Amino acid sequence: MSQNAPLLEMRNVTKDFFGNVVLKDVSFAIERGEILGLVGENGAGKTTLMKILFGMTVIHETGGYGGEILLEGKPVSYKSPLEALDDGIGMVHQEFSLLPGFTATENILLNRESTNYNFMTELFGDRMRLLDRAEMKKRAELAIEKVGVKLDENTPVSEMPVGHKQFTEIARELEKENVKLLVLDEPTAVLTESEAEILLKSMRKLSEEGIAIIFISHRLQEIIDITDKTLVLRDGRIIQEKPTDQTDIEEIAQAMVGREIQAEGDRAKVRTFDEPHLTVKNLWVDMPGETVRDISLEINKGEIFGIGGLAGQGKLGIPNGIMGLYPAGGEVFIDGKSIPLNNPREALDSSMAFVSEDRRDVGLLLDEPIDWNISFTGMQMQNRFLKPVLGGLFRMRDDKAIEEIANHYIEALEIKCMSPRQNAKELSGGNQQKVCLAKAFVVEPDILFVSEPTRGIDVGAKKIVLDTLKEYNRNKGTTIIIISSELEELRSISDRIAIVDEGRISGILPASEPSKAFGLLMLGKVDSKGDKK
Ligand SMILES: Nc1ncnc2c1ncn2[C@@H]1O[C@H](COP(=O)(O)OP(=O)(O)OP(=O)(O)O)[C@@H](O)[C@H]1O
Repeated sequence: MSQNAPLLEMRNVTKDFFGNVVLKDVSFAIERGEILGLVGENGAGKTTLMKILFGMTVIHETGGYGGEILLEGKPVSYKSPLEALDDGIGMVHQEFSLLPGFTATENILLNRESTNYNFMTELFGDRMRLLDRAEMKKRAELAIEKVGVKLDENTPVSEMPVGHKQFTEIARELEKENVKLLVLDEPTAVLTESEAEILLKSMRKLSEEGIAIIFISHRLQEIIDITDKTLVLRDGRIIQEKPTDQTDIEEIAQAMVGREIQAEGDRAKVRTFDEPHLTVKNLWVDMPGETVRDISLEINKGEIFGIGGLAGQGKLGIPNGIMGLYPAGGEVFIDGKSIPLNNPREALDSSMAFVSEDRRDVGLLLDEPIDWNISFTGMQMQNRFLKPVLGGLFRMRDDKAIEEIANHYIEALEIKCMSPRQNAKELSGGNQQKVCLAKAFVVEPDILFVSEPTRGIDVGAKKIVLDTLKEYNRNKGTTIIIISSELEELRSISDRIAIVDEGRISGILPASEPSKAFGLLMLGKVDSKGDKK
């Protein structure tokens, strides 16, 4: 170990997946206590670079990598993430790796539980040691405190809102002894702005304690606010490496996509509507971590209706309940006609579609190709992409039509892939999200629910997605209900926005109202008429 050497150095790292080169000659270093912002478009290679650092199986199974990694001046090449952990490198992945039935404490201390000595140990060895619950509780509390968040360590992960799962993952990494470097892959993508602020604060504290952090985020303001150095990857190459105080959002965004990006947030003109389309009365939904208690709403034909609120307050439960994915009660009407709840098929038959926030479990057939993912619901629900054979006696899959529709959306949404036949699981996170949107667009629903549509999507693609939704609404008259943690995103596209607080609507305002008015509603400080509670 050399004291003068950087904490971590990656030299000339190169990686290809079966001939498709995704990283070329990537070199950078990070010092103790430094926060490095790693940014790039969806599919630029950020996650792959981190997987190489960690020695993840997928890297070894796909032919390994080129280049060199040095930790404190010593060459390392981890065969598995466990070896990286032993060397004090922790990682919080984009997709959660918590055990749902276990509490926060159990997840944080998994495989590192405190045990008590007892006489059975003497006879039968270490396997007879008992868990020291009190000590475990103390350690978990301490780790949660380090993250700087209020979290009940006894709550099972399955009952937590998504933001709390994220905090639990981070606490788990911090509990490990000798953490020197923490890799956070889009940790704030699932958090609201105020929750993200808590996380950023604790990152600052960790860096002051000497822990280095590699921070991957598509929220460029966060990169500016928190990092010491910014590294921009484009198509697997480093395009820009600068101290963060010598760059700005525009320069980073341009370096990422290689062209000028228009400023975000050119607010849509707020329109008014008077034709009720979707009516929700006294809806309750039993979704873990997202309790919806009593929601009543009237959404108009052709409107873009935003739903916001802090994590766990119920905003995500609304579409999940209406679409029949979780037990629900109350009443839902489309054009005055009652729609049965707890029945996903009926929901789809009523011309509603849903792009879930949970793209891996609900949104995609991961082992199937892109074209099949995009066309499958249309084929199953609407007999599309089928052609008659034997004079109409049978219908067969129309592969040409499937390829055409897939190519159309690959182009329109700029889905980065090798071909429409590539499996969904091989796409980067943001590109998987775009496939989910394409899949919903194909069925041309009357009412489209989109939940966190730009989660994990880069700045350029974010604009494409929001513009596509807006255009779709304008051209087809589709009523769109968008649920998002990002208030500015809601304000840039919606006509009206409802804020959910403790499972109820705390107010509905035109999107043109100032952010502060929505902020107060989120905190439950005012009612819908603007009066203080
Ligand atoms: N197992 C795999 N097999 C084939 N190609 C892969 C595999 N994993 C990743 N890729 C490809 O490598 C490229 C880089 O993906 P990566 O996930 O590193 O991007 P990213 O920068 O992290 O994107 P995002 O911001 O969307 O998460 C993508 O083109 C992706 O399709």
